[in-house]
Amino acid sequence: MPKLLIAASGTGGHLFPALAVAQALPDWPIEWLGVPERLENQLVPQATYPLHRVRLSGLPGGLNGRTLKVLAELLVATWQVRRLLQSGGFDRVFTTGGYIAAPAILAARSLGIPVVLHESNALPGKVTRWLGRWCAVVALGFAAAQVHLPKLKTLVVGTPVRPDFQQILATAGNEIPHTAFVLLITGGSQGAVSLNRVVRACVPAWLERGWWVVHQTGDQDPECGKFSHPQYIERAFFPDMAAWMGRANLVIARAGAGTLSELTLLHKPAILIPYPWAAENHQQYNADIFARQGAAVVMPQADLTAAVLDTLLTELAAHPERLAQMGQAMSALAVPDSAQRVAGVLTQLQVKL
Ligand SMILES: CC(=O)N[C@H]1[C@@H](OP(=O)(O)OP(=O)(O)OC[C@H]2O[C@@H](n3ccc(=O)[nH]c3=O)[C@H](O)[C@@H]2O)O[C@H](CO)[C@@H](O)[C@@H]1O
Repeated sequence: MPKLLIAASGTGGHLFPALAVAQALPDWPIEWLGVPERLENQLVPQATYPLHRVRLSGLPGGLNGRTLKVLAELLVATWQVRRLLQSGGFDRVFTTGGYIAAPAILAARSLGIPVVLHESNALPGKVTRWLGRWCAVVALGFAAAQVHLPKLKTLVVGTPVRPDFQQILATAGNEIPHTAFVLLITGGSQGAVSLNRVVRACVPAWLERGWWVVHQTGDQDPECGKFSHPQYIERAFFPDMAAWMGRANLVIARAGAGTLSELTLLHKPAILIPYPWAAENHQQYNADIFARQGAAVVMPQADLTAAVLDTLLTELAAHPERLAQMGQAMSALAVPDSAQRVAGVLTQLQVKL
């Protein structure tokens, strides 16, 4: 079997698709490349995928002293990854983009090792735009990304999701009555404190109506744990997100590509509030696709007040047929075999570029 190095780091949106691809290649020897102190150190099962770490930070906006420091880090990291690829005898590299992709692509390129890069966002990130030309294949989550990458060899494959979203086996919220209306709020792997604040102002009214509220807050929210109610389930992070999303009637979310793909697989109607400070506002581009298909209502963070959110929710909850239509539109966007498609691309690669 070919030996694979996966370079994926930082957020659930980068790590879970990569883990899904790794799981779709059960017989391959696979090792992982990340950085110290980011989410991969908790999420990657290191007994299965040994984790190598390089020190690396994201490129700052302008040209300044920090840019030079980051470029120096990149040079060192590229040299370290090159040595790792050589000494480990790796045959392929897979990356989900972000800054860890840069040394992985540069090092692999210098050794003639083919790289598959997966870009999950509708507006491709900088590394994809700058270094995608040195990858054997740039696999895309959304066809809309192709216009931004006119000269690259691209293939639309959807975004891989964990197997538990394909077949929900775990149960969650057994205490919730079957007929109850369940609202899930998720801010992505890191949570969304500003979204949480607005949601919290609405929660008492929602509970009063008999709704159940499942709220993922992230671990940066000082208010987490201060309010309790039998119908309010609050956690910093839900490892069993598939089971909770599966139980939801409506989801309020940011517009990270990972969450969006999961919503399509579970055909859940959603209100999307794109994270306005995401790099180059890329979440807005993701969200627009879902709004155009009628799968989600998109609300800018700037317009988000408790009153506006409550009015929208009351309106949607009163029209189950509209929610059902949105759910159908969601499922029309699903690519259930995305991980298998990426695994297929990796399997069929020619080793020499
Ligand atoms: C702030 C930011 O820039 N976020 C980016 C980040 O993803 P970020 O991790 O913020 O968000 P995503 O929605 O893409 O992914 C979140 C992932 O974490 C999982 N999850 C989340 C909460 C929880 O309690 N349990 C759980 O399992 C979700 O099920 C999902 O698989 O990378 C994505 C892919 O490039 C981008 O589209 C996002 O815009």
